[in-house]
Amino acid sequence: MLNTTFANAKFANPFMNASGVHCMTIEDLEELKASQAGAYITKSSTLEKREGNPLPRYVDLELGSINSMGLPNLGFDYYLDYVLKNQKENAQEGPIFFSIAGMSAAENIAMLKKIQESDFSGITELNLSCPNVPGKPQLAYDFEATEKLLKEVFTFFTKPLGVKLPPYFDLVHFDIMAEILNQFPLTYVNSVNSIGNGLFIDPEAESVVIKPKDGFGGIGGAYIKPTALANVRAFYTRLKPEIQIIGTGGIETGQDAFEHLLCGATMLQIGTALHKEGPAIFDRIIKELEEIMNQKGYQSIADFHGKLKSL
Ligand SMILES: O=C(O)c1[nH]c(=O)[nH]c(=O)c1I
Repeated sequence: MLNTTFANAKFANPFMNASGVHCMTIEDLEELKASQAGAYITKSSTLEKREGNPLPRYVDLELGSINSMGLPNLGFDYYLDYVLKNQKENAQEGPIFFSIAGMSAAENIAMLKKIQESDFSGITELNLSCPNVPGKPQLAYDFEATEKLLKEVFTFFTKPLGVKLPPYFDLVHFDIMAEILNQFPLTYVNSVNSIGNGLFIDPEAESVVIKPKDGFGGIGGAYIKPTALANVRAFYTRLKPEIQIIGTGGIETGQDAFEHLLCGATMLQIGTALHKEGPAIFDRIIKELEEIMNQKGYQSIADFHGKLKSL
């Protein structure tokens, strides 16, 4: 009922983790593999291992989350070794997603060259939207730099590649980004990353709640669903059909998932709610989405995918 075709591969369902949540270590990744998730993705890696920002750097909130992790990860080779071992041992499983987030265009190119030359046959997610490395602006908010990087990437990279984008808030920005992205043989666009540099305050302590960046951090969860849905819909209606959409942002229930699918998402990534509930969330959300589809008389996701009505 939830069978999903994405990047010319078959998945039992559209659900997966959002990069950064429950995917830092092999233990985390193995738990996701053992869960009901249809797919899973690694923590965005840099070439070298990184400690990330000082703690506390992640807080769950009533309506979502705030984080300024600072790109902590165990280094590119750790994740490449894992995905290569995994794809050898579990050939029958669907492809795994490998996320990278270089600290510079050169570092992104270096990692993508290693992936291109490796035996990795899964899907690569180029994260252009990490908001939490002090002094490093989000690449995807620089349209020229984004176009320049993608032009260089596609002079050598031939494996399935998607880009993880930050939220945009201006229709002209959707137009500009879509025009850039439509030039390239991208497999997908993943919208959205956290809304960068929000601020959550504890009025009792009269203080911020995370240590890095004077308390400024990426906002996720229910807070960002309207923005996430808008970005999914904006790119779905602007991108060439060969570029699929992954919907990320505010997915906590089957209804949230249904809304993202209606807007045009094909795969669905869960971050904040997965952090709060753990991998068991996939069992619950699959049942909730199936229940909604039964109530509406839909046999498959194709029956309503992208069919959001205007008034
Ligand atoms: O701070 C992080 O590690 C982080 N945090 C986010 O909210 N999104 C990202 O892409 C990343 I790379």
